Amino acid sequence: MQAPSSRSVHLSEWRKNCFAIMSGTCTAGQKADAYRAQMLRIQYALASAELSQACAARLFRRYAEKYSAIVDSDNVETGLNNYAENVFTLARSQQTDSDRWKSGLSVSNVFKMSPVQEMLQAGRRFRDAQRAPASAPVVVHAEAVTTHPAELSARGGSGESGRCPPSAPGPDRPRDVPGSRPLMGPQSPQPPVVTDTPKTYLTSAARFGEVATAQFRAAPLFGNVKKENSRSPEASAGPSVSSSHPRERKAGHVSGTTDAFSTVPSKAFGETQEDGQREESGLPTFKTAKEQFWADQHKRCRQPLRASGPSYGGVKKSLGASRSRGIFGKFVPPVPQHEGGEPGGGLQCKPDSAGPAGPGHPADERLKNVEPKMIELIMNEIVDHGPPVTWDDIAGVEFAKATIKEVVVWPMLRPDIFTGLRGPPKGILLFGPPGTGKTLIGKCIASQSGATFFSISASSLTSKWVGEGEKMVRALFAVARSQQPAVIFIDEIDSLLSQRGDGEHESSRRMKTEFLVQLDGATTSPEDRVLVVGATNRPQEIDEAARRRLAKRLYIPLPEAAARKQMVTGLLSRERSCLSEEEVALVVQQSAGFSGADVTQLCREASLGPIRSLRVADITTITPDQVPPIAYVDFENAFRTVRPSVSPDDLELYENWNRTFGCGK
Ligand SMILES: Nc1ncnc2c1ncn2[C@@H]1O[C@H](COP(=O)(O)OP(=O)(O)OP(=O)(O)O)[C@@H](O)[C@H]1O
Ligand SMILES: [Mg+2]
Repeated sequence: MQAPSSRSVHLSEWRKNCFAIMSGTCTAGQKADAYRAQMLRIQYALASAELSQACAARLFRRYAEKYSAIVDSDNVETGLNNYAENVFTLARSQQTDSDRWKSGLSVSNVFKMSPVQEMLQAGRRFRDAQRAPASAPVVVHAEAVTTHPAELSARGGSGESGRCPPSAPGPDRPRDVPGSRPLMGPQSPQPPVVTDTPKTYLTSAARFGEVATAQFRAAPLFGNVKKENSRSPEASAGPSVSSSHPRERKAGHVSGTTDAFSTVPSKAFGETQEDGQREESGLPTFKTAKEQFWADQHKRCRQPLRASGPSYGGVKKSLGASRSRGIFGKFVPPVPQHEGGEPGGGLQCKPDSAGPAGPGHPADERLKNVEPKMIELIMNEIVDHGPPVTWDDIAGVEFAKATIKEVVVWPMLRPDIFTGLRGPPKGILLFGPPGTGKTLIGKCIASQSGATFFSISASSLTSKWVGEGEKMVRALFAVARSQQPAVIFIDEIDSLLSQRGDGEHESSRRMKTEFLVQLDGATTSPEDRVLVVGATNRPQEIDEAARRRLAKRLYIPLPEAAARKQMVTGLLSRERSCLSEEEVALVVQQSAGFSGADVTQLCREASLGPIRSLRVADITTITPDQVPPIAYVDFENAFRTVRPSVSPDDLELYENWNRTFGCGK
């Protein structure tokens, strides 16, 4: 029965204080005093487990809501010691009597109060328990514990502590202390009044903050401090941090109140300097997302989106086409084809995309309805270039190569000639059996056309951004138009533009439709130089509407004898081999029906023959020169394990489709 009675005493006190605060006859100062006292009581009750956390949080919230107009902060640090001034500033417009008020609370008498003493001890215990595993904060801790509150006001305003104003509230208190940081504004908490003691105090406040709900931030600085500090170089060099060990530094941040406070205004100040407009007016100016985007764009056009360095040779993300399929997996990113351009050209605003309105501007115009997030994704993840692949690297497929040069490369290089009827098609489809070089052709276009090359895999468009695919497609084309001349290469395009059926997902259907709209050029101008190149080994699955839009459908067949010979000799030229002309001809003859990939695999297998003929002991010791050359016998052995990957039946299907829809001879 003891507990309820003690509790009821507290409750009656709270009620009384609540009444005092609400009383219309109280001055603002009295109200604030009562409020502070009440806060302390609640904290004390919480620390001694007389109040539940939920109940305390509720009370805090209630008080904060009710008296926020006269009390600037509920934080023990800032509130207890300097509320008078901030309350005045805050309440000046609302409380006419507040100017005459002088608080009865001061640092010395507050610290002498027994609830505060108890709180300090509780906080110390809590902090010690928290810090037990870390050795770092020892220095900070010691300082905090040995500092007596009475010393603090005496120290305020000089030396290290001089950053903070003296702690005694009241009219005598100087508003600005030499060496202190600029204030953030009337509504912002001032820099800490006490430099050292709050280290202890903050800990108790932290506990306090933990129990408070998200709405009521009893110790907001505790959470913010860490964040701010981690960004502030000054913080890490602050006096409270006595070690460079990361762990120690972290601990120092948490408990180092001096740093913590000093960084808050410093950050705010930094932001002010960053933003020209804010700097001018001194007031925060509101920017819409669109305005922000334009500003960002403007900045980017003046300086490369990223430093060109990292994009050259850096690990670049891609939508999946590049990595999983290995198209550009080993790519050293672009050495751009534009003369005078900077490496990584695709990422910068190109001069030729600028148009009449000046560098970068039309590019922005085209992107105005596109979410910046999407643009960022596309710019960062899709734009890609490959290592140089020349037309000579592609064996055979002469007709396809000539056609591509005609409709892709030359129009990109000489747009003035390829206009009107000679204008290039908007879409090309490369189709044929697997491993015949369709992707290789894509890489070659990337290298040779001088266009910004967007390589995406349809499957990643459909899977990665479920529901966002439609927007992504729109953004992709918008960005491509802003970076033109541009080639959008979509490998495995069948998975993006397959026949639309009843069972398909709504989002995928919408994406397909959007793609068709974009491909149709409804939203493009005739001058736009954006070409879509699709590659597939399942052409029969492509939607008829898409088929029509991919006007040039080029069959990439299995390599003929001459092409296979070119591949074999090309691959063998990089190794030591001793095949005669006749033996090479035999290999070519026996590899009829092989795709380019199969031929490559055959040569790889054969090249292992000489190694296999060695004894294991020799392999560990011989030099590369001592490896025996590849001989015909190695090919004979390789033919036993490497078979053509395309069946005659499959081939028949491709031939038929080519006869029906292909644009070849
Ligand atoms: N015409 C070719 N000339 C030279 N090498 C070729 C040729 N065709 C294929 N290759 C070799 O085969 C490998 C695979 O080719 P690629 O990835 O371009 O085939 P693909 O037609 O895209 O196949 P899939 O339809 O399965 O995607 C290439 O990296 C290359 O080594
Ligand atoms: Mg491919």
